[in-house]
Amino acid sequence: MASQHNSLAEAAGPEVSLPAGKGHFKSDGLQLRLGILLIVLTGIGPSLLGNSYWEHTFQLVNIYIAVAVLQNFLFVDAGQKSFGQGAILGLGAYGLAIASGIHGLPLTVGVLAAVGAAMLGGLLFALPALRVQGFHLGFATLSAAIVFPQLLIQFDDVTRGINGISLYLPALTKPLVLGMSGLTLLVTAVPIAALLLHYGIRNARLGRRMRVAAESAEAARSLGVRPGFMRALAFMIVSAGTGICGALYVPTVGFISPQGFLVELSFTLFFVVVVGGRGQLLGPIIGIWVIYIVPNVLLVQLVEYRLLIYGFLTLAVVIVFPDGLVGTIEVRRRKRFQRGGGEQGFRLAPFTEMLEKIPPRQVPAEAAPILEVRGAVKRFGQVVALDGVDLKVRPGEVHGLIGANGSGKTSLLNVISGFSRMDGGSYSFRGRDVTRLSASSIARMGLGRTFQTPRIFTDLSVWDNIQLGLDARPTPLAPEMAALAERFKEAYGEDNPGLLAHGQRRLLEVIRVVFADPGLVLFDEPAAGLSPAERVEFSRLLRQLSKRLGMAVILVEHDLDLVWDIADRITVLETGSVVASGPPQQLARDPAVQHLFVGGAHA
Ligand SMILES: Nc1ncnc2c1ncn2[C@@H]1O[C@H](COP(=O)(O)OP(=O)(O)OP(=O)(O)O)[C@@H](O)[C@H]1O
Repeated sequence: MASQHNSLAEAAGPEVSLPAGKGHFKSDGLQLRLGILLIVLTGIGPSLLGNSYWEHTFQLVNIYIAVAVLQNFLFVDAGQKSFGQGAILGLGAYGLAIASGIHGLPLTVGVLAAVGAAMLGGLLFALPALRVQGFHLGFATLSAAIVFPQLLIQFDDVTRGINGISLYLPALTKPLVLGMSGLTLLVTAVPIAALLLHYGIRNARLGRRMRVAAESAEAARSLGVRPGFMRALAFMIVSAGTGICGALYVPTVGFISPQGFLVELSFTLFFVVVVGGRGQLLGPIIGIWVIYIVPNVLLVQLVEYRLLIYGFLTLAVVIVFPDGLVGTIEVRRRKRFQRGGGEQGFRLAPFTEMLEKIPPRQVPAEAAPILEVRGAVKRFGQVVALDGVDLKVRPGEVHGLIGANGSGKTSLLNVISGFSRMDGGSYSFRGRDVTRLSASSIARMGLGRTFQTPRIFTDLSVWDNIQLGLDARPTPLAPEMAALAERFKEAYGEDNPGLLAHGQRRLLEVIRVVFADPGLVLFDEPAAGLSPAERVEFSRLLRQLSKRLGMAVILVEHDLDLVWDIADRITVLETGSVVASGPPQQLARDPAVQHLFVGGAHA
């Protein structure tokens, strides 16, 4: 076995042709370093200079930076447009102030109360986010931010209303070293931790899967991701972090009241992210400098005009720099240094060259079907898209699904992958009835699919797009595949998928689903838009998937020559019913389907 693996690892060796060289697709690492530098500057700079006025002011600024960094993550990486983060900060602050300031509980309990209260608020935001998105979610969270200070006043027996709550912690504010207090160190460490959290999640499996859920719920579900769970998780992570910021806010200001958490704060935090550059790690920090530090701190005489300044700056940035300040620089940088596409674009050859050397995985001739569809019915109003369809697919079989436009092919793929529910009938996958299972659960059982329009994520590198498949795998890669994956990472880790031609995008999506190691793959018109050379490579891959990797494939394709060449069996649909099913040679003699092949080489 070991020697087989060695020879296979060599298969991914020098003769496999991959583009060389590094591009500069991502600048997260640089932005992270610059961000930390700026946070340290505002965090400990004033203490080192011994200026207590600046010290106090910038401590607050750093707390806002941490909240804005978390909001940026929520906004872009998780796709949740919350306008109510000021209220979550307030819940954290009040959690600590009520627990420790009013009831005299130990600080650890106070911090736990802060995090708990903020997470409770986050949960309330996540609930509408499970049902609504975009404008509606923004409206729900904005309403919460408007109502929050009113509630604080209303429940004054708990919150002390407009009288506010005081909590001074002298042990935290007394200088420890070089004029820096424990609070100074905390307000420096917390935004750095928030930034590292953003960077860490973004570059991990969780972040990639959140990003996909944010950009395409369908693609996410096809990779086994539950978009609702991802949204709720993002809200919980961000709320917990914002709760810690709220706890830190209390000793920083020493006194809190509803006045500190007006809707204006939530707006400012939102503006900060937009002006700095949505999704850029450094964005919220630059945003705070432009929107908050300059008008509020450095030009104090402008304070009474601050809402006007926020509004004006946001408008100006949205018009002149729609990607925000850091975002605009990033877009230019990317354009200048980007690579990929064209001749260097994504090709299947390295993959097929490697698979060629893998000994075929034997599938017993009598293996039970991996998929069995029984009497599938699907209606759209008066239209019957599927009218009692039966289908059996065995492991290692390429099953062609053909039929005229509107005959029900895509509808069948959609019900099999759990994207739409059958109105009648049932089906089992890997021997289990999955008729009522969600798309993401079915995907996790090993069913993969591609889409008519490839779902490629242009904010992720070409390699990261492939890695989404690896992220979805239940088992580790075989050594030879791992060796190839490493080479792909080297070759495409910094390539811009936005430069890929349509056919290359399609192939990229195909390789992504193959790396997820499904037992059954549904390909929806995979050859559309491929060049003749790409088509040849693709047919070779299809053969290898079934004969070498033992995957079952359902191939919906208008290119009948391709289906004829590759398929072990073909099912023909006509207005939602199966009119013929069998090996291609048998079908070509079937009078019911001969008209499909008329004029072709197979008649
Ligand atoms: N979401 C929908 N709402 C209403 N009708 C639909 C919907 N999806 C499909 N249909 C109808 O169901 C029938 C089958 O469509 P389907 O897309 O499954 O066919 P197809 O064989 O995949 O066609 P094509 O080759 O054009 O992709 C068609 O009459 C179509 O108009």
